[in-house]
Amino acid sequence: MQNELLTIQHLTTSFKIEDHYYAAVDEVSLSVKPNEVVAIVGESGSGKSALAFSIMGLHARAKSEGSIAFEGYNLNSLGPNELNKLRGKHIGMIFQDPLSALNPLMTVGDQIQEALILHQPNMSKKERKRKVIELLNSVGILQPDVIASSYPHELSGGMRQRIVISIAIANEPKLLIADEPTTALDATIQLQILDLIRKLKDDIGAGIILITHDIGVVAEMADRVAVMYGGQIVEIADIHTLLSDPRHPYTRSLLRSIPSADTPKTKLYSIQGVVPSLKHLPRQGCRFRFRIPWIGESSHEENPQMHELSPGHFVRCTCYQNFWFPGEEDIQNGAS
Ligand SMILES: Nc1ncnc2c1ncn2[C@@H]1O[C@H](COP(=O)(O)OP(=O)(O)OP(=O)(O)O)[C@@H](O)[C@H]1O
Repeated sequence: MQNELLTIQHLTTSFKIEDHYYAAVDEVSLSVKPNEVVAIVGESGSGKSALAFSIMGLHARAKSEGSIAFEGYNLNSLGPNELNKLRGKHIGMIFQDPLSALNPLMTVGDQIQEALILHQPNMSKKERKRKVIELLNSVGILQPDVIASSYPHELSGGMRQRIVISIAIANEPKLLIADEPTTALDATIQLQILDLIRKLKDDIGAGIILITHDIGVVAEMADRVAVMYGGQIVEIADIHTLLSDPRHPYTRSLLRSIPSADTPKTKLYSIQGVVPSLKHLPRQGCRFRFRIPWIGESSHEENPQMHELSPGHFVRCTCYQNFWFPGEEDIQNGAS
């Protein structure tokens, strides 16, 4: 079996609101192998970004517990200087908004060079310039010389995201964390960027954590999928299992709420209610139960655990056993 690249165990990240800490990431355990894409999905507010930022140690004012094992280090116990050395070298990041990730006052070529200087200080100036062109070529930029001397505002959103990706991979990271990397881009560019991330995975063998709320992106890209709700992973499985045999009511609801060519729009499912705010998130019992009120309380566990249904396929809470969609009572009754 291939060794894990990243092993997260019982990670809990809490933010202080007024006088109390509230966990936005709650006892999350997850691993990523080299050359594996693990997608994290869930609605807005389910804790996906908080998880990504926790791995990177970018939540300065949050309280973080649990362990994040990477390359022999526990990232959760490293100081800012040690983390800085790993970030950008062994761990690359791609965020949703490329404009805010780039410095508006520097040419993009200089920004790529900066990433190289920081982590490969012995590289000669000539070699660095050559590397910048090579990186721009590898992210599909056609006139790398011209683009290298451009400022971020002179480039389109898709081009800027390519620049961010070239910075993220400049030092050939072993782990790449991509948080909604294509959300801000139009559909054609989105596909190109996804192709690019896939190609990078193959070229440098990096493990990738891909955060998205777009199940279509997940289907295209992921090897494994973790579904998050209320700061917890509620289901995790390989992509084939998750799409063909989803079990948790939340996963099933998410999958049912996406349009597909063979589902008329009128049949689209809408999940009742919204993800509660961090302060008002129920911490006792199944966190999703308020959004499926037609499922009896007795179906839920008091303290929902992860159940392994088949190797690598875990589901939280027992409510999956009795779940049905409104309007499908007959099927449910017939099946029982
Ligand atoms: N710095 C913070 N201080 C207080 N609460 C926060 C902070 N960052 C995130 N939260 C809260 O933590 C919860 C999880 O937020 P997070 O951004 O991780 O969700 P998400 O799933 O990534 O959503 P989105 O898809 O919109 O980015 C939300 O309730 C959010 O309001």
